[in-house]
Amino acid sequence: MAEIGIRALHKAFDGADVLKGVDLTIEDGEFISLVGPSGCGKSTLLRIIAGLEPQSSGEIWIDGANADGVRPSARNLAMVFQSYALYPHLSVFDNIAVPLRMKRLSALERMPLIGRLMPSRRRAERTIREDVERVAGQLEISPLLKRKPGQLSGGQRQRVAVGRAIVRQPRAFLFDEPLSNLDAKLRVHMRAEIAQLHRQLKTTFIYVTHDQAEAMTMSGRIAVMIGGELIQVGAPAAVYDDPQDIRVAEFIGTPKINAFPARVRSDGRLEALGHVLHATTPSPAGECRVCVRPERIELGASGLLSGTVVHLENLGSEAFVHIGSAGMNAPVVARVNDPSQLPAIGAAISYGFAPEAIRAFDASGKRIATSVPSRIERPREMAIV
Ligand SMILES: Nc1ncnc2c1ncn2[C@@H]1O[C@H](COP(=O)(O)OP(=O)(O)OP(=O)(O)O)[C@@H](O)[C@H]1O
Repeated sequence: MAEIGIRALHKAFDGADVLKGVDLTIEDGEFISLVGPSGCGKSTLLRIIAGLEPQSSGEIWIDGANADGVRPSARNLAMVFQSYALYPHLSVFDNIAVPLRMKRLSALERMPLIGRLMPSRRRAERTIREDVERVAGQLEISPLLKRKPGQLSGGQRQRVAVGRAIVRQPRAFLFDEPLSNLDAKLRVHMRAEIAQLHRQLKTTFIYVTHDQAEAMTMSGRIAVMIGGELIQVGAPAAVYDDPQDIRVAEFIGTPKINAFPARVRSDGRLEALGHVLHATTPSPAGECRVCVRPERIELGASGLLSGTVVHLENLGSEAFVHIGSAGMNAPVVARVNDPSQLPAIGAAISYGFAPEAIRAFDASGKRIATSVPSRIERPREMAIV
């Protein structure tokens, strides 16, 4: 078990800043995901925690001790990679046993011929066998122990890689995009397995992914990284519902949040696409963005905004209607819970949204407060009616 502290961490490669002052405390036993677009510095941060990469400045603390100068093996953190990093010539059993043999056998005991004759090696091998079999049972890969990695499916290989990490009983697990080589269905299955594993082990999990759905569904907290900075850290639902930066609002959630070009009027009212909204802000007058999640867009005759249906995505249990609207760079996306009620492509359509659904951001992308003036009577709960 480990609490991990990241303090004012900077990293530059060849003069290019990749991490620009990251501060984060990862609680003992928590499951946190570092999520962000490709190239934002997530893997670099994980490698620095593991001790595989030196930082340019700043500190890593593991269980209250500064990790500076502590070798990766002495940090006792287990890393699980996207590539699995299994030894192809070794059986599943031997792959899982590798870290235990490195730890429990002396160099002499590890020698193929002499080692085999040593009673101490035979004793150590017995405990190694017990540990490997226990972990294999836990991960339901016991029938695969004699196979080579080349004879396994992607999901099975991933489980072996996880097994090799678990067997060492590390203080924390560092996962670097471990599911990206798997097909979509298996990825969803493995998400549930990894979350279940965390509940079982109760060890600190740090999980790097560019897949926001993966981060949202598995972890207790997500840390959104963009351009080498931690932009927002919090429970998945809080980050989704209460994004503090438009980059977070746009990165988290599929389909993407709708962003309407808007402005704050001098009387504090918000205006989007030329329509005055039933929402006010204390922010100064000027350009802004009004964002609304697809599930909060309401289709219907009472909506004042209008457009044309340009695309439909029917997923069976729900559907998304894409609406081309004047003044918008991208179609507005609305979620429809009953796909039997879909409009036709090409149909003219009206839409709106409740003022409570608005998340507004100033010109620099920072969230601005909004409220719904009580004196305004709204016939329906729509911001635009
Ligand atoms: N050893 C290196 N030398 C030079 N530049 C590097 C090195 N490692 C990473 N970078 C650069 O640092 C930046 C961040 O890389 P990093 O792998 O941490 O990103 P990431 O967020 O994990 O991306 P991805 O999801 O694509 O893996 C990238 O621009 C990358 O090209």
